[in-house]
Amino acid sequence: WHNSMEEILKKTVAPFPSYEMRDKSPPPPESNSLEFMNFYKSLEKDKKLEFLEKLSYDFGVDHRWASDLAAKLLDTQVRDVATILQVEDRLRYSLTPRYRQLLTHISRVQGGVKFLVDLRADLIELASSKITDSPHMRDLNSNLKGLLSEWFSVGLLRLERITWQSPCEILQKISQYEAVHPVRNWTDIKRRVGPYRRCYAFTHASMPGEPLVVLHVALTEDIANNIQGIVREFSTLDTDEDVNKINAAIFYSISSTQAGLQGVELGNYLIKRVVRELQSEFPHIAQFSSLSPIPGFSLWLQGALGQHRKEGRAIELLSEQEWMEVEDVTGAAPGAPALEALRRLISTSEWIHSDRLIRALEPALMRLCAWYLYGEKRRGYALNPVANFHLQNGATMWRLNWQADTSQRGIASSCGIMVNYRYFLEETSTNSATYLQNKVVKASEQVMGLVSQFQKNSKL
Ligand SMILES: CC(C)(COP(=O)(O)OP(=O)(O)O)[C@@H](O)C(=O)NCCC(N)=O
Repeated sequence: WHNSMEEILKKTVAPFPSYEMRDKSPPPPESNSLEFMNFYKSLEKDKKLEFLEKLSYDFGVDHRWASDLAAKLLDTQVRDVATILQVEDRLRYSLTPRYRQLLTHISRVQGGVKFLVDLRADLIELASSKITDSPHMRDLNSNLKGLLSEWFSVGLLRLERITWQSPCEILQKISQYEAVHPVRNWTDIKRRVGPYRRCYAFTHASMPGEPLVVLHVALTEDIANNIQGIVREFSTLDTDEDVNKINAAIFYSISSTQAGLQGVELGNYLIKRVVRELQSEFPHIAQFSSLSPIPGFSLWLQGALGQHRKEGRAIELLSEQEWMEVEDVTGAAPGAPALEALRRLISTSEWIHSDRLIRALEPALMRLCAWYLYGEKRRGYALNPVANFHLQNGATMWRLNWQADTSQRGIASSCGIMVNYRYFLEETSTNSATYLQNKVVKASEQVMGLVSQFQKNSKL
């Protein structure tokens, strides 16, 4: 088995042409690429790991060759510029991993690009499950990501609007891929593409019929503060759109469908492309915003409460007054820690059945959520992945909305709170650069107000 891997690799990974022959050697027969693809597809997961490690290690850069040329380049520092450029070009060529030629050959056969997207998905999965951390595998991944980023650049993508007239197989895929607000039945999907709604996807010629990333938009009078009004409302499906009732475009769900295209930023490009599309259809639309979930807030809150468990209550998180309300409503005896009672209420979502608790907890949960989104970081960037995504795109953390998602899932995952990331079109590129370079989060006065209330209480 071992040697059959070696054989396949030796046979299908074309030898690296010499520098002089680099543009003169014909590509290997397509059958080589097809044989490589079929062999790889036949492997089990653990064999794929072994195979990819071999490919990345034995068919990467010829380090000896590269270092000889690097030394030579140092010698030429005193030579004329033409010689220096010549040696630099040789060095550059020697730093191309041998398998890179294989990847470009595979991309040219039928189904080759899709094969490479799926192969990168395997690489990402292997890396994230810490099964391997070899530098050669990381090199293979970044080389492949580089190629995919070129092949899937915006100019080569096609924007498709999905409507009720789209082919069933596309509507079926859109429903299946919807990762944010699951589509339950035909009525759901019909509403998603009906009046006051738009659904767009990017497709690529190399993967026909495959939506790569899907964006769902609601056209509303003003910026939405509740998701049920968008995904559950029984808006009569056969009304025509009244343009005068459309002043805002709300992105309420976005999902990428190809794990192997992670890091290629398709979602960001799709949002920007759809904004342009909507501006040409509705020139007067001036408000573009997401209505986003806050996955992870409830868990984070449980952790924060847990840290103060021993004190029985945490006045950094809730004020005296708020704790007393909790004690009052839960009947927690003054001695017994109201904190435990609150933790249980949050983890069972019980609190949502008491209007008094909803009113009593709103200020506290809103300022805790503002801090979770704005203050909690991972390597300097927003801890919450959805916040990080929109902030990378240059959006502004614009408004927290209480009782925005009253579904079971919404209450359980983020205490029912949702957030609008607002796209101020003339600011997105500056905001994106400031966020990515200086890790500065652009937030509105409402959000900053809630954050400073939190900081006053907790002196964080
Ligand atoms: C939010 C999404 C679409 C961003 O994708 P994309 O713009 O391609 O970012 P990246 O994967 O290139 O970093 C993607 O991360 C996704 O599908 N997330 C799960 C569903 C969601 N919206 O959180």
